[in-house]
Amino acid sequence: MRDPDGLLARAGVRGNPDRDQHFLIDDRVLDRVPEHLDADTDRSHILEIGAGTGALTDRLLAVADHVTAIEQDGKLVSFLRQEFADEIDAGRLTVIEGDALNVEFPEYTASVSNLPYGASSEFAFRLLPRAKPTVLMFQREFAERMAAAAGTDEYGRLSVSAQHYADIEIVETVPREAFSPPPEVESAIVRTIPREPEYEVADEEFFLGFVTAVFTQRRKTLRNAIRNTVHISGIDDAAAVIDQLDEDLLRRRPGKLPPSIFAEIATVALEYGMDPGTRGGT
Ligand SMILES: C[S@@+](CC[C@H](N)C(=O)[O-])C[C@H]1O[C@@H](n2cnc3c(N)ncnc32)[C@H](O)[C@@H]1O
Repeated sequence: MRDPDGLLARAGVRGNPDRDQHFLIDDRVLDRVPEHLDADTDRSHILEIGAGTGALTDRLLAVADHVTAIEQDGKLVSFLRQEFADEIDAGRLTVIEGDALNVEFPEYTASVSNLPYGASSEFAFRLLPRAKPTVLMFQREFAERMAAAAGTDEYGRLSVSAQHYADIEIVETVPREAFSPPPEVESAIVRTIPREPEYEVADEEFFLGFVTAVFTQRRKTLRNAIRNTVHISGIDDAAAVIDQLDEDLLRRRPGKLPPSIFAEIATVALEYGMDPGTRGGT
């Protein structure tokens, strides 16, 4: 495997935190990242977002048939194309220069990435709806919110929306010193395994918008959270929705409710809370 310090030296770069550049330099962490993929994962085409100097790309090439690496920084892209010329010539690596929030993704089978933390949420929600397994590095606090269970302090909109698409598990926490330059906070590696949620929603966009709305009032009762957030949820008649719900449920706080309950309430809200003209959409 390529030595991460050697890659940094050959690339002649120093990570720029303003561009989300924190390069992984701990060999043991780098070697473990691909191993966090679930055993059943199809490794025929791995997508890497933010390839940097290619330390992780190198480990991915060892386990995948093909890797597509997207990198925004032109200098790093030139370096990757030179450093990995043999793998590119052999048709095993494609390097794409561009903003991974906008470039079209290839038909990949799994994504393994040490993501640019500045756009963690945008990247998570570009990847999760595609229903492919992922192993992704985030800031630890963000990872904990993604994986949190109902009733914990970390549980919120991010937990419900992410767990709508996949089982989410923190598989490793990573200290600041594993990176150059070290980020300000600890990191964590998250594994996501796509699956259908255990509940049904009639309108996914409305469900996710409803969850966003009520979690702006996570410490209020559900009754007040529904009432106070109609400008976000798009519910036309909050009173009609509240009328349909159990008194016990209305007294609970959003932070204590599992995703399946939000799905049930969103279904009630669509049926009873929308003017006929807007019913079925937000
Ligand atoms: C945290 S570093 C990880 C680098 C490398 N994968 C590693 O583990 O050492 C994130 C990388 O993403 C790149 N990057 C930042 N924003 C990006 C974007 N919007 N699209 C693609 N790459 C981006 C940065 O230039 C940087 O190389």
